[in-house]
Amino acid sequence: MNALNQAHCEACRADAPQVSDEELPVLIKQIPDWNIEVRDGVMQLEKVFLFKNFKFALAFTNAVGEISEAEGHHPGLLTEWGKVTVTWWSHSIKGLHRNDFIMAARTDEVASTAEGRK
Ligand SMILES: C[C@H](O)[C@H](O)[C@H]1CNC2=NC(N)=NC(=O)C2=N1
Repeated sequence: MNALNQAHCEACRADAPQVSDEELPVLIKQIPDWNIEVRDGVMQLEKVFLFKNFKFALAFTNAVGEISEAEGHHPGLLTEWGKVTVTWWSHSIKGLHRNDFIMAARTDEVASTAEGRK
């Protein structure tokens, strides 16, 4: 199976299974700096990226937006001065799908070449 950061999302079907209890630890190990949050019963992946100012934070936000549009799978993005909080979950299944781990890994790829990281 492809490494997460080389993989692509599958269509978000409402009847798709959430990541199982057995898969979760295997997948989270592949995106080590991401946190698991649960909000209103919905499990999510979240990570904060720091930048030197708002301009760099906004550029990173837009770069993540580009890969999201390309994959048809979209994050929560909170863009602040010097900081972007990225949150991935699958709205259609109100939880985590392998797509979310793929996109977290792809987000790290975008961050690895983003300008103005702190
Ligand atoms: C119609 C459209 O493709 C769907 O609503 C997509 C859009 N992007 C999405 N993004 C996320 N994170 N979860 C979804 O269920 C989802 N569904």
